[in-house]
Amino acid sequence: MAVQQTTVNPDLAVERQNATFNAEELTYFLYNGPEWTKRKRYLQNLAIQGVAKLKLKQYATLSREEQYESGLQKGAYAITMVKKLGLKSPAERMLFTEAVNPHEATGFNLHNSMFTDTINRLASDEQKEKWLPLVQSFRMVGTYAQTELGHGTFLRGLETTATYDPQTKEFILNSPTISSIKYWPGGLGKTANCCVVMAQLISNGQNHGMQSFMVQIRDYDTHEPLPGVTVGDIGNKFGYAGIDNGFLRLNNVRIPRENMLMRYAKASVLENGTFVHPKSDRLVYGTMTMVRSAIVHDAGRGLAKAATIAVRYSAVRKQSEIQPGAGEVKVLDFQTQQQKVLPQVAAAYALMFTGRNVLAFYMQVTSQIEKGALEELPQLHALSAGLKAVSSWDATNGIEACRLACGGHGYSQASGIPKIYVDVCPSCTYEGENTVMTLQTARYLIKCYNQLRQGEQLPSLIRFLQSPLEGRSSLDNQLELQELLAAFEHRARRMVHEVGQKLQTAAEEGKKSHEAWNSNSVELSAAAVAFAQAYIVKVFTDTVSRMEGKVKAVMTSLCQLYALDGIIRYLGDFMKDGYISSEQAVLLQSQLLTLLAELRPNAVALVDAFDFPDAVLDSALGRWDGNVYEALYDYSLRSKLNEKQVLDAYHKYQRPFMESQWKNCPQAAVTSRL
Ligand SMILES: CCCCCCCCCCCCCCCCCCCCCC(=O)SCCNC(=O)CCNC(=O)[C@H](O)C(C)(C)COP(=O)(O)OP(=O)(O)OC[C@H]1O[C@@H](n2cnc3c(N)ncnc32)[C@H](O)[C@@H]1OP(=O)(O)O
Ligand SMILES: Cc1cc2nc3c(=O)[nH]c(=O)nc-3n(C[C@H](O)[C@H](O)[C@H](O)COP(=O)(O)OP(=O)(O)OC[C@H]3O[C@@H](n4cnc5c(N)ncnc54)[C@H](O)[C@@H]3O)c2cc1C
Repeated sequence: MAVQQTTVNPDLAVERQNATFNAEELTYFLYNGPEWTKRKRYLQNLAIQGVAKLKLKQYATLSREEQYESGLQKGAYAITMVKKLGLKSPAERMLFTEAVNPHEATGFNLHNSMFTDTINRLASDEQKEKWLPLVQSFRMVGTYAQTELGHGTFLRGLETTATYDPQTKEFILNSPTISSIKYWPGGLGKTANCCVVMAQLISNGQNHGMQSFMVQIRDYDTHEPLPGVTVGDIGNKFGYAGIDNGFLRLNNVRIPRENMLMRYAKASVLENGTFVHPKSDRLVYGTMTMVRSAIVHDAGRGLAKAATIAVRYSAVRKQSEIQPGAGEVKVLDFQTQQQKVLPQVAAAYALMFTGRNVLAFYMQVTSQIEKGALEELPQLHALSAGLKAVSSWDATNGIEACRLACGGHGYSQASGIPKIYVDVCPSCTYEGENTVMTLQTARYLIKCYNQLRQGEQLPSLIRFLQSPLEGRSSLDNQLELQELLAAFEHRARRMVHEVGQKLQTAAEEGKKSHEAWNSNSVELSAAAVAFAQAYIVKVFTDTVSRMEGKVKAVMTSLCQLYALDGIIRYLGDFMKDGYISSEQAVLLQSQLLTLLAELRPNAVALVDAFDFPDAVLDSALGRWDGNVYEALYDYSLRSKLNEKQVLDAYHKYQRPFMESQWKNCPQAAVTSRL
């Protein structure tokens, strides 16, 4: 951990002394070695010092408008500095931006992510030449406008139209119904002056499906909406106060033909209106695949922050006795508390490792696509969709578990956890609603199952489906990582085969395939979750195999905990066909408790290794120095309600109300002191 200059709470200091491994070595592993870790710390410190100079007010005390302003201020600062420092790698940019603005999306988020990515991916070279300098210099500020009031999931149901007019060589964009109004895009309400609009392409009277169009919505100088454009903020949400998710209604807005994104040149509309199909209709979905891949790591990092807060707090919070009369203990000493927080630490590592793995796979497949090879696209789609769902669900539930583990103080904004929660939980919905995403993964798994029945070889990602279904687990108290992985793969294999067989039987009985699909969709979704979980266990075990020494020893235990926690949570799945016996189940349950006790002394070091600066955690409970009560009290003193002793509300509402109640009470004629 980077040295931080404060007097450390002795209860936390002793935890660090008692760890069996050096947290710094694990940090090096996480951040690609000592040099890169040094760079990470340099960048994050620079960002934190820079933000301190902006002298921003406490976020929770701001009005919605002020929160939006604060987001823009921080967003602009981060972008300026990223440019000034010449930060090119996504990891450097992410780390710098995280330290400027840890938990609040800003009006610029979609510009930097989906808007720019879509241009890079779908625009032709000429279009890039024209737009990218404007995008990079922020003359154009954009967003990704796809979802409508009526449809987010079912993209084929989008109603916005882009009708080609061969006379003027223009597209005419329209929102023909109330349900076709674009709704939700980040930064659309107030920040963006243009956007990529996904619309049904209509040419020569024919609908050619969803395509992307560059549409200017506000004047570049006055920032007023252009004629035919009705645009605004959608209003307050569960969180995300700093970002202006917006609505957009288009009424006969004309754009030049060259504003359809034409990278895959054959997808372009010829001047006479003829449409030539691209190599795959799904290339237009590419940006979503990119963000789904990125969400896995992001979810893991969110969970890592919450776990850091919960573990550190559990190591300084003392409450109740274990041995009667022996004094109060740290709540982390309770087995039940360990069971709440340690699996979250394990899951955070698992998701971060998997996030990197899937991002690397995404890069690999993208570079193949650039060369025209699309063979691996279905695998990437199935994997990124399934992992996006499982990671965002697990992180969301895990963050809430961490909040509950902090007792009452977890409910205060001062804990830092509510902000993390509202930042991470929408990823269960955005970029493809999770259940829908698992069903996309299931669609691929069932395709593979059918190929297997035809005797075909499966792609490497899914080859474990080919192994025999028979057999029993050899798991014993050694908890060999390969045996744990085998259990997850077996469970996924059985679930895919079982539901595949049900669909097959339904087909043989003459049932319609879409009906059979819907009536088996709970099982299909569960099979996809099992597949994604097996993949995460595989990545975790592979990653641990590359570690060394004491770090490897403790991370092996953590990986075992991750896997065992999953087996126990879904025990029925593993026992259904007798793969895990009742005796083994009893053994595994007791092994889980043994692991909790074994990992307990390393809990604080394991979260220290994430290396989050205090400013990123922004938590009174998760502070590196453990001085939580001072920080909580200080936070309360700074509450806006404490700026005056007697508030106007007392005179306006409370006092008149009290007087109305006591006017008939004879005893009320008391003196001003009791
Ligand atoms: C330490 C360093 C670490 C370094 C790390 C550094 C990292 C940097 C960190 C950065 C942090 C980033 C954080 C992000 C924050 C951004 C904020 C985002 C805000 C949110 C933005 C949004 O929220 S934006 C809107 C998203 N809105 C959807 O997400 C719609 C879902 N809805 C659909 O996506 C379709 O509607 C749905 C259902 C598929 C059906 O689509 P459909 O009807 O066309 O398809 P069908 O089901 O009929 O399927 C037909 C065939 O298409 C195939 N297929 C379908 N999709 C495919 C695809 N993507 N790719 C390939 N193939 C695909 C399928 O597999 C079938 O294949 P086949 O026929 O062969 O079986
Ligand atoms: C914070 C936030 C930011 C966003 N940012 C953007 C943005 O920048 N740009 C943009 O274009 N959009 C954005 N969105 C919209 C987002 O992408 C959609 O909300 C998301 O894709 C889900 O679609 P939906 O809202 O239509 O959900 P619905 O599909 O209406 O889901 C409702 C329920 O129906 C179920 N369901 C729907 N279809 C099926 C099916 N086929 N099978 C089984 N169950 C089904 C779902 O599982 C869910 O339980 C954002 C959303 C949020 C919350």
